[in-house]
Amino acid sequence: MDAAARLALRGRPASSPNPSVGTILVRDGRVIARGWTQGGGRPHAEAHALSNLSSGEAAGATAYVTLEPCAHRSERGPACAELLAQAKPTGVVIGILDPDSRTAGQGVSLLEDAGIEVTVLESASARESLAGYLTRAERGRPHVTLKIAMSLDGCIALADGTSQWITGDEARAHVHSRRALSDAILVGGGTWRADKPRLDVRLQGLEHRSPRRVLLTRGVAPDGVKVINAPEQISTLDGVQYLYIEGGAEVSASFLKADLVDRLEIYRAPIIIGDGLRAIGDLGLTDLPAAHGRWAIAEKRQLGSDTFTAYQRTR
Ligand SMILES: NC(=O)c1ccc[n+]([C@@H]2O[C@H](COP(=O)([O-])OP(=O)(O)OC[C@H]3O[C@@H](n4cnc5c(N)ncnc54)[C@H](OP(=O)(O)O)[C@@H]3O)[C@@H](O)[C@H]2O)c1
Ligand SMILES: [Zn+2]
Repeated sequence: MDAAARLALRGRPASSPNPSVGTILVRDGRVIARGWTQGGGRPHAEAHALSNLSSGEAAGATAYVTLEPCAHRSERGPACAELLAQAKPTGVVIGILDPDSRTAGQGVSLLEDAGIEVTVLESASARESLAGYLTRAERGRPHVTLKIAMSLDGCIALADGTSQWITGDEARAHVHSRRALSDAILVGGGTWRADKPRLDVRLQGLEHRSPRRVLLTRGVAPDGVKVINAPEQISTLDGVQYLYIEGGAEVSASFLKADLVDRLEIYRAPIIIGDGLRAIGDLGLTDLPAAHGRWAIAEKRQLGSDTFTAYQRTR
């Protein structure tokens, strides 16, 4: 299931607004087919995987699917539960059930009615790979990652606002790869005016993956940029499952205060700034114990001389 969840990453964010799902079929200990949700959301992962097999080839196999196979036919394609029922693998192992009412449990029933053994894992890796889809379904808004590039002493700029560059080439390339996995990038009016950021993906071959740009401001929209006037308005960003926030300090504080951050991605450079711009503006925190236990480390790596640490919200 972990491998299927990693495979699902290939469909992100091109599958949007559909969830990016991964499927692996295994028979006699060997992978016989793999699939993931294709651009625009079709074909679905299961259909993609089965299209690599000839008729009857799935018999005796086990299909691992990160999300419950869909039970609803559409003009754009058949229901995956029906496709699997026809292909007749011995078993289907499901990462998580689909909260979409058109499937919710009905995908499982369709498979069981066809005599297929179904196992639902409630897998953490499947859940994580579907974070954007699930946050939309469960919280009615995109999944939010807040990225901060800071000095060892927690500053994102000099006192005069200079912030280019805090981190090195590897870390900045990593940021571009994270942008390429997002549907939209957001910055605040302060950063927009100070840095005139391009907010695009400048990695060879991935230029077309530049996400939509969103500005948080109490003012008006510059050309070609979507504006929201309050953090809560992210729920109105149609088709956005993954939102990537790139600061600055006031915007970070605004989203944290509104409890709208699901993942923190911190790049820390081995430099000391001293009296600079603190990474995060005032949060009005008075209860120190309450600040504990809210973030758990999800990922850690070295990028050149910088470190990258990702934290997941715990509640
Ligand atoms: N190292 C890094 O990772 C990094 C990343 C980004 C920026 N920076 C640096 O950070 C500095 C800018 O940070 P900053 O704190 O001054 O500005 P900022 O956070 O980028 O923007 C502040 C502005 O965002 C808007 N805003 C914030 N909260 C809002 C809310 N709740 N509702 C509506 N609008 C809201 C307002 O825009 P309006 O004024 O337009 O109404 C506000 O003035 C720059 O020096 C930049 O270079 C560093
Ligand atoms: Zn499907």
